[in-house]
Amino acid sequence: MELSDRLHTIEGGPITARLQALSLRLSLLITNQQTIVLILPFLIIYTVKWVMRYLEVRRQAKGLPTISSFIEFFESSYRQKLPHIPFVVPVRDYTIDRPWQKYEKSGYVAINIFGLQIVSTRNGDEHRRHKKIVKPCFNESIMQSGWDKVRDAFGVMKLEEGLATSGGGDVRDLKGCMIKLTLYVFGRSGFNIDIPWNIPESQAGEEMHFAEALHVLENNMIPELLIQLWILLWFPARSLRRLGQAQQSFLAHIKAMYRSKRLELESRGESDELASQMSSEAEDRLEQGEKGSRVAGLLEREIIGNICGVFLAGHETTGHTLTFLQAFLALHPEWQEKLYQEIISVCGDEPLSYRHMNQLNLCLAACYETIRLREIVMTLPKIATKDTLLPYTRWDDQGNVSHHQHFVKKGSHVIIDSPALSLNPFIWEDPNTFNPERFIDNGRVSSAIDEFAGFSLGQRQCIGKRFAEVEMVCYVSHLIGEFKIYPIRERGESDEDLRERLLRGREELTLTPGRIGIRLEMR
Ligand code: HEM
Repeated sequence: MELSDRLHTIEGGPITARLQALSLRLSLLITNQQTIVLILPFLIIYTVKWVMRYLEVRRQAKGLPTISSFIEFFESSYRQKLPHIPFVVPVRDYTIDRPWQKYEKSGYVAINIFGLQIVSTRNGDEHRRHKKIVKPCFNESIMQSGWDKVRDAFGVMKLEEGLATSGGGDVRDLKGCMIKLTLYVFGRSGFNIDIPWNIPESQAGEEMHFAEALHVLENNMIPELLIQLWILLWFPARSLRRLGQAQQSFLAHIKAMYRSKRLELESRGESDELASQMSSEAEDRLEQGEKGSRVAGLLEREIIGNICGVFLAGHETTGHTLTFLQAFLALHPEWQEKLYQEIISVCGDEPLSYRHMNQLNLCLAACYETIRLREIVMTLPKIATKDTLLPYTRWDDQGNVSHHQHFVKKGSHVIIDSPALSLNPFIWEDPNTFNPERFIDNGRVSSAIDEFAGFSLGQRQCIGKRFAEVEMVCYVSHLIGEFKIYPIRERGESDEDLRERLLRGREELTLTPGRIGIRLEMR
């Protein structure tokens, strides 16, 4: 199975991505005029369909203030690379720094020309079938193991980054360090594999180490999704051949992990645990078109797909959030102090452990607040599975609020713009200020605020949310319990420039921090 089959949010049809794919393949084909004559009709049909779709969506959005564009520039990895062309590619209206700006300009209505809003799923039954298998993997024992592995990883980090003996030190590449940490944790708590802190680089033709393969894939998602594996492997450019090699190695590792887990369970006689593997009778029924949760279990390739999916969805998101969290804390020593007071009041002289997790409210609130201000998953693309009335709210300059509904036609592309939701000044008081306490109510932390979509909401909410929370709280409580964090300032840098640099995010598969450093000083 190819990566593009598994990444529903990307594969779901951004026009830009499809066009790129098309043009790439075309550029290989256009060798003579005959080929051009052959492909021209398809190109014309495609263009006409594209224009018709645009007009249809404009018709649907009639009456609503919108920012319109011929391409789906919400697709995050593209919009930063495009030039600003008014009406065609209004990139500047979609800045990550002021995501709310586009709604201000368009009259405070959250509607995108190529996606009217609805939270739903394309394949309800299919999704339920997968969720039934994947969800139980996130049980209490995995949470406990996640906590212990983060604590171990923190110990390794202190050794490897030279923080253990000299009363602290500089972490020059914080993002890289957090990616190593989350990979270490993921490998050990989920799959019993050792991912070394420093990953050795493989030679051409050699099988890549798991972590190296994952790293290459994540940094090259766009060509990865667009170009077939066999083309990658034969491509003259070394970087693309390496990408093909990474894809092969990654899948080989995942398959090996899966099979060794199967053998382990079988040898322990825990064949019930393998109920997730679909029976051959159920497999036949599925192949014959029986849909949905009535067919139990997953095909082997689906299980492997899920493992890949969880890996890709889980470690970078958490790693980047932790990087931004430390940047916020470095800029806000007063919050470090508040977190420290919470940590010592919760654990006293005891070492921190998983049983403290549910008392570390402010630590968890700081993670939510980081995600609110730096939404790691920037867009939540969906497709409306039925005709729906979408409720929306309109505000005017006098602060009057009125509620309306808009008809969303079945099949519409629907994109939730989570950064704009999180910074909506009509919902969040002082939205750009780092204030974890906004998530605390009666002394308890809660992310159950409708407007907080950092982990998405409803049926498709992040399945790894609790695991991510455990990882982040464990890390930050150990870090703040031992160290004070300071930003590393560049020569002559003003406070404002420092803040801007530390919190800057690049829109890639997820919102990616830059290469920033921090200084840790032992308490
Ligand atoms: C701070 C860390 C994380 C953030 C901010 C985050 C955010 C999200 C968001 C917003 C979605 C919904 C995407 C959509 O609807 O298009 C999602 C889905 C998902 N996440 Fe996470 N995530 C995080 C950590 C994790 C971890 C640690 C795992 C796994 C161990 C994970 C696994 C998944 C999976 C499998 C889905 C798809 C769920 C489904 O479609 O039912 N995530 N995540």
